[in-house]
Amino acid sequence: MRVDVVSIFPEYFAPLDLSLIGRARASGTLQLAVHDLRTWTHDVHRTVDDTPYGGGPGMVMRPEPWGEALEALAPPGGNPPRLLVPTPAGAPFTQALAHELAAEPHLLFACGRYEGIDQRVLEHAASRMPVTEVSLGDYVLFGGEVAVLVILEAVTRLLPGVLGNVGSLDDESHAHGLLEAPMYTKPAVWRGQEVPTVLRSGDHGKIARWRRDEALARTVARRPDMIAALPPECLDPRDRAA
Ligand SMILES: COC(=O)c1ccnc(N)c1
Repeated sequence: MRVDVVSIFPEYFAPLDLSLIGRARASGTLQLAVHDLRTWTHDVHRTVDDTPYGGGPGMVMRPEPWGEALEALAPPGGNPPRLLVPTPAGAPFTQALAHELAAEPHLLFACGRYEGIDQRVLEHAASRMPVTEVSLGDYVLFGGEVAVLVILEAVTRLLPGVLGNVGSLDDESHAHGLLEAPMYTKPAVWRGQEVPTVLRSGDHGKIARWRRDEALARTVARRPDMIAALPPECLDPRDRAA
């Protein structure tokens, strides 16, 4: 997967050289390039923002540098990347979207700052490539850079060969519409608290049932919205009778 990121703070992405993402880059699974938006400015002050039409506080990112940057990184005529724009006004970023993005050959991230990017940039880009405005949740950040780090980590870990133990993707939170069950390791008793005996029984059927029940209970308690979204067949017949 090729990933291009455009930001006025390219140094924000130094952490991507670390750990699993660093290995994914070294192995060639992930080809990542970070670009400074100011590369596409031409004035002495390398200006990227200006005051908003209609008034109001703050500044808006100018369309010209963005237009040139997106054309340089997604040249007309080539296979267009998918443009991702992190913004509080975006569609929710979910594990399902992470899986969708992990299947894309080329992602292009535009990191907005200030009050955002002139909307015409996204409208013009949408005439040449798929554009997804995406939100991490109902809160506001200084810029899109942190959101790109989160999205890239969620997507990269789904790429083939990145996670050593692929099985760990199977039962994690949101993998099957539920939150994951609690996990334990040695010692069997810690500060007087014992690991649930079923987990030490060796009965894999009982263990699987216990974990599913715990996942269901957690999801009901913490994320009732996820229960409402569950297809009925996900609920065991015994649960449906309840
Ligand atoms: C500037 O970007 C944001 O403030 C942002 C991006 C993605 N998700 C959010 N909840 C906020």
